[in-house]
Amino acid sequence: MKLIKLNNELEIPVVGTGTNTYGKEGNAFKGELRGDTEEVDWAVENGYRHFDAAQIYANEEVVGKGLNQSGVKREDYFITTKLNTNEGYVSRDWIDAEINKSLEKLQTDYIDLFLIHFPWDNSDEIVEVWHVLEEYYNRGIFKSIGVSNFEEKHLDLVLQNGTVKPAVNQIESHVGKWNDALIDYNKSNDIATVAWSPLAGIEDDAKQVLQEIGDRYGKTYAQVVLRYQIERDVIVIPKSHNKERQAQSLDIFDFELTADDRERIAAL
Ligand SMILES: NC(=O)C1=CN([C@@H]2O[C@H](COP(=O)(O)OP(=O)(O)OC[C@H]3O[C@@H](n4cnc5c(N)ncnc54)[C@H](OP(=O)(O)O)[C@@H]3O)[C@@H](O)[C@H]2O)C=CC1
Repeated sequence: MKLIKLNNELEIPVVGTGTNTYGKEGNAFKGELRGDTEEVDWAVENGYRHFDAAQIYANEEVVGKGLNQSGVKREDYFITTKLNTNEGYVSRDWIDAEINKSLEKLQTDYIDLFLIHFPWDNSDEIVEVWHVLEEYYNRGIFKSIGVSNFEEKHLDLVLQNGTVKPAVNQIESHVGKWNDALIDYNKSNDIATVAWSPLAGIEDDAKQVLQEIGDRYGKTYAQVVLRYQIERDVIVIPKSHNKERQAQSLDIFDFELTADDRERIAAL
């Protein structure tokens, strides 16, 4: 597995598994929890060691249970989770309580990467929350901290007012919306990009081009897209409710795209 060094030297596996619907009825984002850990178990068996969780997915306990019973040592897997800021900022007590709940549900005493899930419309509050994350980082409870869905103006806020630089900005990036300008902005600030929904937005004509490229390497259209992202140092977190497809998304380390392939993919 290829690892990328974040700006604080912590290493993150360049392919992780998304988890937003794992362990849920009907594979639905808002589905009830089923109580089993099937998709997390497959991910561990398939070799995933990077798990992208979030409070808002309401299934951190599924991820925590699966990992805890997997037999893989804690230091051998990487967990991301995210503070649910969908409603903005509530209070300092609220943040502490939410963090404690995440630690408990994920059955761990530290988080490898902790993110602010969404920016909101109050700069002072965003900075205040960032300072709380810095505090947990300095105490070693978070091994790295970052943000998600932040645009340039939000990044500038934390870059200008924080003492710790965000290690990651997790943003939407896929065939339907590459988000190249923001990826470049992250890079120019030494912030790694994690692409969410990396397999979204692939219409039939794009699929055809990608599969044509994949055929030359014995790979699927999805593997070509993921390979394109990691070749430009974008970390990907695909998820699948199918064990074979989940395995395929990790099987992208034995081929290399040509400059011509990359140009065709970038133009999709
Ligand atoms: N920070 C944020 O705001 C957000 C973060 N995320 C994170 O990103 C993760 C991934 O995004 P998500 O929206 O779940 O979707 P993905 O882009 O990972 O996947 C989309 C669909 O592609 C299919 N798929 C997966 N692997 C393959 C494959 N190898 N070949 C063909 N098809 C495949 C899956 O269907 P099937 O199950 O049938 O295989 C899946 O439903 C989330 O789980 C979450 O952790 C997502 C959205 C927002």
